[in-house]
Amino acid sequence: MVALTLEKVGATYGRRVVLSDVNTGMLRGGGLTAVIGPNAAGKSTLFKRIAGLAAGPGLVQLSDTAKGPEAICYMPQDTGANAVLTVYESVLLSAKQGSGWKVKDEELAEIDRVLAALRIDDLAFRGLGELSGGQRQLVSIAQALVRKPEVLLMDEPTSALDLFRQIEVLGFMKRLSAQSGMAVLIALHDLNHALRYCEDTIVISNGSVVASGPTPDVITTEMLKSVYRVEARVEACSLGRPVVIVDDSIQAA
Ligand SMILES: Nc1ncnc2c1ncn2[C@@H]1O[C@H](COP(=O)(O)OP(=O)(O)OP(=O)(O)O)[C@@H](O)[C@H]1O
Repeated sequence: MVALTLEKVGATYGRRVVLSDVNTGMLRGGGLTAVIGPNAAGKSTLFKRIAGLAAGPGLVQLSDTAKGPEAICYMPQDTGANAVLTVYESVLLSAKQGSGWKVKDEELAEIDRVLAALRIDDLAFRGLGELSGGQRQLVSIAQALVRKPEVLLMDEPTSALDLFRQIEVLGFMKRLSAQSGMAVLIALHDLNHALRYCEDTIVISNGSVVASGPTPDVITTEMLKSVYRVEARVEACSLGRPVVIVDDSIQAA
């Protein structure tokens, strides 16, 4: 099973340092890891740095991979729609990225499977430009999955989805990572999604990792106060699951 380790990883845009000294233990495939933190903390930048799309110091180490650097797939937060392509064409194009143009039957079957699993098979022959924001987000997930990554970096993949779709997609990703051994890192703003679906959580604040480990150990009242500047409680709901209840924001003195 693939494993990802970050050693003293930083990222810069020109001369501006936006991420520094990120170290992780070995992030093993087979589960979901949440990457959380306030706006502009550096979550997307961390993903871009891991995917080789941002410059910076440190080591991004992949082990036990069958594909090498090709194993990593970054699903960006904003996905511009190319109005010329249909959903099916855009997913096919993504599947063929980096390989030849000959299309095998099993590749088409895989596209059908992924579209059906995400319940967007009915959109297959619609133009990307005529989709809603949520539909476009589901297509982006399909484009990432057909590439069969070993490490998938999903940047706020449920931000445009309705409640049903959010839990459906996150539940699907959890099952898929367990079955396939894929390592999935997900940038999330909904901390209850992190608590419910992600075994581990990494907290980024001001370009540094300020906490990491098993999600219930990381998402605490103290962390919510120091990182998010909110008064909040983490309590068991009637089903026994931990949930974040936010009471108020903490105003700067
Ligand atoms: N291309 C860029 N050039 C210069 N600065 C950038 C660039 N992209 C991002 N930044 C800056 O880097 C910092 C981190 O941004 P990043 O997008 O990684 O944050 P984030 O944690 O993903 O935020 P959000 O939750 O708002 O999506 C911010 O201060 C942002 O303004």
